[in-house]
Amino acid sequence: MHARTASEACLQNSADQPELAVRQASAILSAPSTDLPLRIDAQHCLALARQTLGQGQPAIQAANRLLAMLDTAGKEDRPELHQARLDAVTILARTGQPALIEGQLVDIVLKARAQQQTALEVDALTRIAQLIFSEFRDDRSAQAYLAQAEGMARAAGLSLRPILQAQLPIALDANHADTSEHLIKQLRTEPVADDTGQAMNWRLDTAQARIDLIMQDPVTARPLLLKTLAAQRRIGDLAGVRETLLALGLAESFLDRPKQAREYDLQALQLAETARTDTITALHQLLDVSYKSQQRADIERFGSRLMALGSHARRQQWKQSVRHIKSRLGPPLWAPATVGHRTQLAGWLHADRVSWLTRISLLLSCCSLGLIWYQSRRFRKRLQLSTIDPLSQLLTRREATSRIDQWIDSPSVPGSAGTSLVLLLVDIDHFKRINDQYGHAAGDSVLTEVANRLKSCCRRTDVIGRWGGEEFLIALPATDTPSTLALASRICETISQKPIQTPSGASLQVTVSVGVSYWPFVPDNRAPGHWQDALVPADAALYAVKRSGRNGWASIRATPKALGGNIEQLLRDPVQASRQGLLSIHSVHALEWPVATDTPDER
Ligand SMILES: Nc1nc2c(ncn2[C@@H]2O[C@H](COP(=O)(O)OP(=O)(O)OP(=O)(O)O)[C@@H](O)[C@H]2O)c(=O)[nH]1
Repeated sequence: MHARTASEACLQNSADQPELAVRQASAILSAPSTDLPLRIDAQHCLALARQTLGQGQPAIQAANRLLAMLDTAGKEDRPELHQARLDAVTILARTGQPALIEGQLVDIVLKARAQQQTALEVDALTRIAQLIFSEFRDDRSAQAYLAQAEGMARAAGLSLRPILQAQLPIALDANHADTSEHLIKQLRTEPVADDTGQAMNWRLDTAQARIDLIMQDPVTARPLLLKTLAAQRRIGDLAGVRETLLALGLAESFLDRPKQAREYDLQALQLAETARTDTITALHQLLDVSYKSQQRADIERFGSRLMALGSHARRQQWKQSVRHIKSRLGPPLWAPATVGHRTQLAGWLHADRVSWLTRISLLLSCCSLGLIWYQSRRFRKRLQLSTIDPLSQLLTRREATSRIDQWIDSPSVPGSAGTSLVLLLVDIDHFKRINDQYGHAAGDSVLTEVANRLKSCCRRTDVIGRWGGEEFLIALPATDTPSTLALASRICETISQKPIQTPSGASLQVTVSVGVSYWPFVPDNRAPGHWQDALVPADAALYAVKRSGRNGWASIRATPKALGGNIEQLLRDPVQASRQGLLSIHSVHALEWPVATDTPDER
């Protein structure tokens, strides 16, 4: 076969017949007289095929070699070379190197933009979004870039398939059943190449079953998932197998079969590790079942790995990179629209057909818009005073309450709590002593810094309010237990790890205690009561941490067994209730609960 034809065939085979593609690529690469462009194509094919085969390390090596070859190729401007660079960088960025996305992928977007290669720009934006989500879980930025890519793809008449495919895991992860359903429907109608159609249909079946799980219906989901898993194993779709194993793990966990859940999750983790991609989800699920089955060794094993992945340093590194990406690409969503409109407007203004009258009325409209903007800014400032606490710059108690009420009332608002909520009460330890020893100004600066550090631990969608003097409330929309506990422990760590400097130069070691509770307090309770009822157990948990040495967290939730029981009664003797399997309590401390006659004032 002619060398060029061979390399083209090899690239085509990399998705559906990866083993054959590896053999073809190796043959081309080992032929002594092959020229550089053909070697690049073959190396490109090799990297993609190894990735499809889930061979993480060899795929990374191939991608590195490909990048080196592309650098040697220099300024050659063939579209295939851009595509090859894009694939190489995507494979490498999966190894958790935000700098690669920030540098190389953003460069490709900017270059594509300058050369008006819309397809390439859309492709690169989609991959940036996918990586930001899978490696850093910043769903907001990811969604914004996907929306931008979607707008461009629609305008240029390009296929929406890759963008919809990237949107689906984000919607599923956020438990948005309607959006996921809509995406699956769209994806089923989008045209697809015959050879990848089969794998795609099975993946959509897995997504469909995930929706059943969101709707708390593991009984329907399980058989569908088992059928899908068998099919995916048959056709060798390893990424699909990984997704389905994770969904099966969830289903088994919902069915209260932690052993089977652990088995599926472990298999998924193994595949994720070999492919060097997205181990976070598998670890989350494993930690969750470990908590359920109270396997201490597992909790430590998976918890510490998850902590390392979500460590403060790693989060900061990603946050900084996403900030750089945004500053180089312009804010997502609006960037292309603004640029497009600006050029259109400039052209329109220069056109001779625009009369002076039109220009003057345009000017007047701009002036009135400016006036409206100025007035609304003043109004916003006044409104801010009643919604933002001036010292901590967090929401006031009233505003935090009203935002959470809104979440509950309008579950369709993106990022809203809908039907479940996590509440964290955070209280500064021995704050009175700080005031007494260093003065109120020092106390105030501690409050401000603690508030800043709390903000750095949370997402923008979370509600953080100053609940009382030195007490803060954090509310998270529908969040699973492992992530919640990881957040509680991150908060304690972030506050205590660095002393706080006061204006007078004192350096204070400050700690906090955190009480965590959930609403509905009893899972699946169809009459969950008011969300503020869940503050009572959160306060009890906080109180227990204070009694047990402070600087730590405790979380408390009723189990489904407690449905219909008297919660107040349970909270009077949490130790007994937990022994009876009616309360589920997690903590870093060996908790000391008050005896029933104690009053909270002893704190
Ligand atoms: N500087 C300053 N102090 C405040 C503010 N609001 C409340 N406080 C003080 O916060 C202190 C709270 O003390 P306590 O409730 O006894 O609790 P604590 O000393 O933190 O002890 P534990 O919570 O048991 O660890 C009181 O001395 C209040 O005067 C504020 O805005 N600024």
